[in-house]
Amino acid sequence: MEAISVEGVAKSYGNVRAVESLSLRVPAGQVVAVLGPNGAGKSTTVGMMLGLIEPDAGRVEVFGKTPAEAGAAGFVGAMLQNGELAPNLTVREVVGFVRGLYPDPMPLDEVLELADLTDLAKRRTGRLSGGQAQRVRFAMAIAGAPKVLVLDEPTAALDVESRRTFWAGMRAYAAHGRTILFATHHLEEADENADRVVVVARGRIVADGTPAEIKQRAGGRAVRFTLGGQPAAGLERLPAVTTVEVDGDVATLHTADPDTVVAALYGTGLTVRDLEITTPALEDAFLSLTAANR
Ligand SMILES: Nc1ncnc2c1ncn2[C@@H]1O[C@H](COP(=O)(O)OP(=O)(O)OP(=O)(O)O)[C@@H](O)[C@H]1O
Repeated sequence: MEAISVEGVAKSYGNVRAVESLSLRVPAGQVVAVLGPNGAGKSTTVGMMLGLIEPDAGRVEVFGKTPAEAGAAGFVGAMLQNGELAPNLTVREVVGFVRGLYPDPMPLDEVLELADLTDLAKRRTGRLSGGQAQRVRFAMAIAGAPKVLVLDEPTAALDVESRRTFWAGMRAYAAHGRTILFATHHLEEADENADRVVVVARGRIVADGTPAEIKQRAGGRAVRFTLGGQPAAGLERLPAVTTVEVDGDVATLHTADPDTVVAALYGTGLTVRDLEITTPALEDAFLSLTAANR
């Protein structure tokens, strides 16, 4: 069963085309990162999935229902970029209140535990740090035990330690077969926490695959070694080599097929020292994917 189905949605603000004919199907149980630079259209897409923004064209379904129906049925939990917390209520009261709105919520203590709020349960929300408040927003999003969780840049403004805690809670929630879609421009977060990465640029999907596939699609690999004074001439003619860079005494051969390159390299009679095969970081992959669609 498809958890989220987005078919050809588009949204413009005046003459700004925020989202252009975007389609995406998310099977139940998948954790999807929607990755893109600022202004790519991530928040607008998330808003349409939640029924908060009406698309100009196309349609969105969540477990076969409109976003509004799915929300009313308690299927969807959301964590948006902003969201006021009632400052005079305690963490337990706020999360308990939201929990009470859902037909079949999670036990309150379990919610607080997953969001790492057990020790802060009696604290008024007005007295929380930014990171702690963000954890309360996460608790509110999961309190109703929704089948689908939609998070818009959930770790914006969190420090490294708070991020780690947050993602541990998210993964624990996902482990029960729930569907999660989160928007981010943190590449490493997409890599570490998602089964699938959908790269969005200028309102369109420019790549869609596992983190490993995205990396591979964007630039292949590099075979690097130390020349030790030997000439680099002719390396560009080896099989499977696309380009060669020589920096000082280090040669870098770019390729989609490092095994063939390494075998050919040993056939040249060169002395190959400090051999290294590298995969581009997700960051490089992401930059080259979004730049290619400019
Ligand atoms: N309410 C609005 N009115 C006018 N333009 C808007 C509005 N909301 C978004 N936009 C524009 O639509 C485009 C997409 O914005 P959106 O917020 O969806 O991108 P995003 O990928 O979420 O960006 P960020 O990572 O900065 O949050 C941007 O050019 C933005 O300026």
